[in-house]
Amino acid sequence: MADEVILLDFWPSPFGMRVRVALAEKGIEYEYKEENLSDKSPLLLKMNPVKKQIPVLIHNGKPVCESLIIVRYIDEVWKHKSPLLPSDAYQRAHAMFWADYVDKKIYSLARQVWLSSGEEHEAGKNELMGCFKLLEGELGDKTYFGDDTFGIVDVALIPFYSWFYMFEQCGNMSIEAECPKLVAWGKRCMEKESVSKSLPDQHKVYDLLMDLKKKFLAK
Ligand SMILES: N[C@@H](CCC(=O)N[C@@H](CSO)C(=O)NCC(=O)O)C(=O)O
Repeated sequence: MADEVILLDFWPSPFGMRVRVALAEKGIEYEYKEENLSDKSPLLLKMNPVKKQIPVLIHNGKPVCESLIIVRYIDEVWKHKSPLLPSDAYQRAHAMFWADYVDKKIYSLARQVWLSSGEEHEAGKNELMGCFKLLEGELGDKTYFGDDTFGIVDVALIPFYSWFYMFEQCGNMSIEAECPKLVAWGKRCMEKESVSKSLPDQHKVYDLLMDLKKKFLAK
């Protein structure tokens, strides 16, 4: 029986994008179900009762939650192509360190740049740029964070490339001026079909995030 794969997602979510990229890297066909996070579907509430968040991958009726856990699950189940984690234990640990760093730092700072103002905004913007500079140092002159292989660190971070225009507009900053190698990496990743078909246009993301900001601040 062919695998039934369903992805519960929300198009501007960097976490959902991670899973879209991983599924595309592996060439896995799946059913995409867009969630309205203001009116979550019974399926989402049933499949992720603890966090009630997207993304959720439903594989033959069984839910997998948390984007990086889903990416690792995809890599372990569909081993036939495009490994996302190194086979060497130490290299795998190194990759997971940086994927975890991205996971713990970037989104919370992204929200700070996106939604806050004044000193909190300035602090978020400066700390975010500091993280990008640290990541640029880790990348160095490699093609990808996984060296010649597009791997889990690349998958973890590339979704935020679609938020770069928002960062630059809200933060009044140039990521390219401060982190040219990171921006070049983003452009390189966007040349991969698995990435370009999974990430929305930066301006579309910006327009939606500005819309949502008005709603958040109006509450
Ligand atoms: N650690 C998780 C974060 C998912 C998440 O924040 N999902 C958001 C949408 S994207 O910002 C979400 O589902 N929010 C709805 C809610 O929190 O109620 C992961 O990596 O999958």
